[in-house]
Amino acid sequence: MSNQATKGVSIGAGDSDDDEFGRIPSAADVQKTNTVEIMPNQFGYDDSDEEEETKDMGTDYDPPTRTYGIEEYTMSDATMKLFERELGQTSQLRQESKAPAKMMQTFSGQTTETTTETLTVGVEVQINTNKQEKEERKGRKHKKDKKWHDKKVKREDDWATGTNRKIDPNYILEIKQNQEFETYYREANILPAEEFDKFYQILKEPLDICFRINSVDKHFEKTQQEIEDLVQKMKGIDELKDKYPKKLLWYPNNLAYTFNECSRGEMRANPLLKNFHQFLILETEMGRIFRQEAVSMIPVTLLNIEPHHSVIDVCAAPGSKTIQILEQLHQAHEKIPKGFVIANDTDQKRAYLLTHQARRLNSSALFITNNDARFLPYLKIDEHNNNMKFDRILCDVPCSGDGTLRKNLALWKNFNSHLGHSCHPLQLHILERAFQHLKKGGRLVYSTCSFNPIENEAVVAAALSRHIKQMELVDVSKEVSPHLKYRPGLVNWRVYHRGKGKREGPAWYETYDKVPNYKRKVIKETMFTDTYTMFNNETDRPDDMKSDPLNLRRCLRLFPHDNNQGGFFVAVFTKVLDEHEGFIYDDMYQMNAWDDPRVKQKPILDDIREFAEEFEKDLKIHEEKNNVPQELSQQNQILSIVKDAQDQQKQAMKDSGIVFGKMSQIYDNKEHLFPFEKLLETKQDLWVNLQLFYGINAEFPCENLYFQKDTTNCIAFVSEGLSQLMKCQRKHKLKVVNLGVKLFSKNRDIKSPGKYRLLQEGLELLMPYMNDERKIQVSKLLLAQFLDKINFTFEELRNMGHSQFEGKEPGSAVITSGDLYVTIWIGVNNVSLMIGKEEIKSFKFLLINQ
Ligand SMILES: C[S@@+](CC[C@H](N)C(=O)[O-])C[C@H]1O[C@@H](n2cnc3c(N)ncnc32)[C@H](O)[C@@H]1O
Repeated sequence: MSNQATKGVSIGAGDSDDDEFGRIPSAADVQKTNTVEIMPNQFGYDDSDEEEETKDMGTDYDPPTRTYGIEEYTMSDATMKLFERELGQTSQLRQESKAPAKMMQTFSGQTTETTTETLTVGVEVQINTNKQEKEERKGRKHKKDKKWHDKKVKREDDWATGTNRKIDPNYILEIKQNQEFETYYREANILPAEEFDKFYQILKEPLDICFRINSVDKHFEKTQQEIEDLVQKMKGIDELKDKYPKKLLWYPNNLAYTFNECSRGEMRANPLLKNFHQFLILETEMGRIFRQEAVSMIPVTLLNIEPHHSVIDVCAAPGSKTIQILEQLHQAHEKIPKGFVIANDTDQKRAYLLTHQARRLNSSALFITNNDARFLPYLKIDEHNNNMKFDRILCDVPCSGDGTLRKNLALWKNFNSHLGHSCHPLQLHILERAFQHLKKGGRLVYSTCSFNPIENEAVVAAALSRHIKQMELVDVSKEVSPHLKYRPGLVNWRVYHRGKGKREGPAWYETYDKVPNYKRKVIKETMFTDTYTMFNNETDRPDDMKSDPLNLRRCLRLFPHDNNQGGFFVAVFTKVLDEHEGFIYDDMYQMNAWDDPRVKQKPILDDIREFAEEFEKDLKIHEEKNNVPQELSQQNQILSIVKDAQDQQKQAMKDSGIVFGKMSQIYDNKEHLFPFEKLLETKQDLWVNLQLFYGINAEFPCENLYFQKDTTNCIAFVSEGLSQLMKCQRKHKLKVVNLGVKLFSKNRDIKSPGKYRLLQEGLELLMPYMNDERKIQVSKLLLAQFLDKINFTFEELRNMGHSQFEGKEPGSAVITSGDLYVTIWIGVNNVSLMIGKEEIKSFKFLLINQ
């Protein structure tokens, strides 16, 4: 039988028409089921449903994937193990068992690595494109060189990711040189001169693997025990020396580990190491552990999130920190927390990748959006148009990423001292916009994986100096564990220009007025310390504040040689005054966001206009409150700048002949609409039918169910806090990627009421409210058999002594054994599992370890 048939039958997700959430087997498929052969070397199952479901609301999902050629235990082995241990029926089953098989497994993941790699590539592309254009103009493009270069970088990347083991490590050490990096950071005085060599040296050493146990997973204590058992075994082996996972002592509740991995050769030679590596891969796939660089775990730990908080992660993809935030929201192990997190990213593909990652948590408190964080629209909290303010905000902004050099070989080649300069305006703009969204008394964490003061303290200082009465840096020294070494933020820095060709060498600038005009495209005023030194003039400041008027020393600098980790920068802010209570900006809003040609696109200018209108509204209230005389009023200044920019843009449009759609048209586009409606408001009948069909009792909080307006393809459940936000949804101009946990998905071929099938990810929420109508108790053995074979005819089941599936209305149902439950499809004369390959593997594992 072809794979095609297997695909149609097993879960039927492949050819989805316009159903974005996958489809269930049609009647024709179900007929085919009887003749399906399960291939001995597969799970008899095509995981296209995985892809199908990650498409979510609208666009195709295309996450980067990696292939690991690892040897896997086979279904038959696993089932066998279970039988051996639990049932003692080995001899008979051995005869029946299929030949053990090998499989290739593909998974996308390794969150932190993806973050920085992709990010760097992004920056690289930008820089290279410019450079390339110039070269083309000058007729100096060396195609051959480029080919050679690309090949070399690929080889190096392969080496770094372990794909190519042939490259000599000495050659890699040669590559790990960057004169500009060395010069820039030596002279930037980011740390005492005598420490520089140690700092530079450790950057050339590979980074330890770090991972975190998913504290939301109900089996997390078991996972922790498994790791501890493995560690004990590894400790007892002399050859391993210190190569075993060690607890990250500063991470709360002992849930994070660091592991000094060795070369693949060494790993092969030692089965325990190899086993552990495979254990890591498997556990990551199952969502029980998350791999994340240690320093990247710090920002969320300093957000102090509580389950009732409203949180926004403005630059969230690929989502390692969003997942940490969700863990904090679920810390009380409530399935439905009061609070929620909006995970936003401007890159649509990455936002979909985030959806994929976060599926491991199945949280009703997650809302994924795809907006530019610089112009994040205000969300309305009530019908009086009051703006929603967040308890917690994370700004893990795009950056040059030089703190990740230990795991990012390509950056050794691509680093240049102007990467940070190009990130600074974007970072500042994102941070300032985030300030506007923070609740009074709330907390905001700004972070980068860069050492560069231009991306760190300079951004913090510029943003703070414009919100001096409103925002403060928090002293978190007492909140950070003594096991984590960090350095205080810098108070002084200079701004570098690497020069221009042979004519002009590099130069450092201490004040903006010394920067020649032609360099001001790269060097901005906000990068200098003198943007804030005016506060030194305030006589009532204590002496120690005079040298550090903005408390920049309260920032945290993480250096790789301090903790044997990567580099990071973290600043924690709180809002002490609301916009209405104090100055919004001490100075006129200087940042010329619209300097950036990309910003000159019409849709973005429209967004800015909306932002400016909101800003002017706040300013008006402030000026009225403070009796600011009309001649000193700053109202309309921004709006008039935006209007000018819009006029210029119109002219540019006319000149170029490019026509942009109107914003209203853009929002009319399905993808940009805020697309959800409350189920009970318009589709009460549907809910009543679902309740009857699935035996869901009246206790279920059905007022938190939402569906996608245009298609009704999918019904999602959201937490209380998100539901509150949905009430005012018509006022929101958010581009939505995903919302809450999906409980039901529509199948058009099947007649109501079984038209909506249950989705595995929503089961945990729904199960406590379902009676036994569509919830079928099975033995461990039968569940294991289902996991092995996926599909049984009624006749086969009858011969095995199970007739409980017969006589039921065809449609979706659940089989449950102990605390495990799996979605199935009851056909006319057969029953099939409705879960993906990865989930099957995960259930098999859980079953064995139950
Ligand atoms: C450092 S990464 C974030 C990593 C993420 N916080 C995590 O822990 O997985 C920065 C992200 O910012 C996004 N980004 C860049 N410019 C943005 C903007 N203007 N608005 C929102 N997101 C932006 C990038 O697409 C990238 O995913």
